[in-house]
Amino acid sequence: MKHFEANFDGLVGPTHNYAGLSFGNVASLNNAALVSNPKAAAKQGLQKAKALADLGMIQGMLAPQERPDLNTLRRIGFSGSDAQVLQQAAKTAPALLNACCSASSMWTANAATVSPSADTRDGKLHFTPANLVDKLHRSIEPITTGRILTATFNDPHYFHHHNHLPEHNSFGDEGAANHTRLCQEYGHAGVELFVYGQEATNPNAPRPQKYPARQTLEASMAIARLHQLEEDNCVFIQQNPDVIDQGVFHNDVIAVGNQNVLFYHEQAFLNTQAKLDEIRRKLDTELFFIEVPTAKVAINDAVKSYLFNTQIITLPSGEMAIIAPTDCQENPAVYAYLNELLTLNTPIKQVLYFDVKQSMQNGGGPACLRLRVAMNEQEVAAVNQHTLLNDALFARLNTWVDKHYRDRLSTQDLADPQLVIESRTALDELTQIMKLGSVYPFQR
Ligand SMILES: N=C(N)NCCC[C@H](NC(=O)CCC(=O)O)C(=O)O
Repeated sequence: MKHFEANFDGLVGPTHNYAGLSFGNVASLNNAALVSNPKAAAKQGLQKAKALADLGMIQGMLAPQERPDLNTLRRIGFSGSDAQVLQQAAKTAPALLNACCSASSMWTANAATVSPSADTRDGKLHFTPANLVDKLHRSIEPITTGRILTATFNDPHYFHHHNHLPEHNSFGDEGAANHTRLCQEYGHAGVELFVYGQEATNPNAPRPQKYPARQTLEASMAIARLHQLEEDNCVFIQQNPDVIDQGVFHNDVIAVGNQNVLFYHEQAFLNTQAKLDEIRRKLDTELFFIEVPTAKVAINDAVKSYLFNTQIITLPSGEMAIIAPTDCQENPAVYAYLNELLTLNTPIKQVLYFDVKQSMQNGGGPACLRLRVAMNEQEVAAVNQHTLLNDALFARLNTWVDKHYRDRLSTQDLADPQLVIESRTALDELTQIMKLGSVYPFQR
């Protein structure tokens, strides 16, 4: 049977804005209060996704969330009509209103952790939505994320959906952004790498001093248990706390893997050599560990350019390509490194650049925008086919964006009751286009 690695990209929602909500994410803080362009953001994301589909990759789309999140605003005591709720929140608690309006579900690398059926004891594909407890604006995502994932991967014969982990810092979980899978072929059992920022229940363990470690070892281990993974198929690695303090808020800002390639920065992990040895012991195949030295790319350049927030994909030809943001071309050290990489004897043979600046300005590169799902042919056939990107869906979604999205949005606009109406009208139509059923609170 054939096996593939599909990418499911988050469709950027109509409220995409810059509110500076993510402490520890340098781009989010630096671009706070910039005026956004939701229409351009959604189209940049669609262009990247379509380019991958055109390369012969299986490419899906995941629907965005309902924002403004009026349910949460009501739950915390704002009342009256929708317009009154927004107006009161804007006046007395603008930071809470901003948190309830973020389009952050676009970064589907944080939607869930996914384990393919080749790795799991019951032979099903497992999904656990990330609880995202470290950030208020993201902690309100997992319930709807679970519904969207279930509507997308909607056959219980093949797909096993779990609840998100308990909503407590001990179980801080950011999903696939801190999870990479190495394997020989996608359909063979692989080794799942769980990268965590801190051990919540061990006060003596290393942890960052300045910025939060969003992922805990406890969460990663819980996911491995839920997903029925064997110990021999898992490696738990601690992220270097010093790089978290320099703005590396997820592992996918400092490392990325695909099949037998692990591409990472020299300073990405703690106990790097011991962990690489453990991977070698657990995965009996030729492995390419591509370590980028600080002398060639400083942490600051990696964070600014998102060199490691690239997607490494295996093209139908068997060669690998890197999908990079144009920001990597604009950074001389990083661009030089990527050109050099192509001359090294690794499976990576080309680099393709995409402009995803609307997302980058909130700290989300190409890899943040996608959730990887390794699947066999039967599993691909069992996916809700209306979520898979082809020429028709691409055209339809572009028309949909043109019809419903604004081309400028400031944080002041978030209290505009018209935005609620626009967003709900758009999402209602989208659930029909993608045949998702009633996944949104306003539809239930
Ligand atoms: N690396 C991965 N996988 N994902 C990137 C997530 C970016 C997101 N930014 C934000 O949520 C900013 C929103 C704002 O400030 O308006 C975050 O920090 O959680």
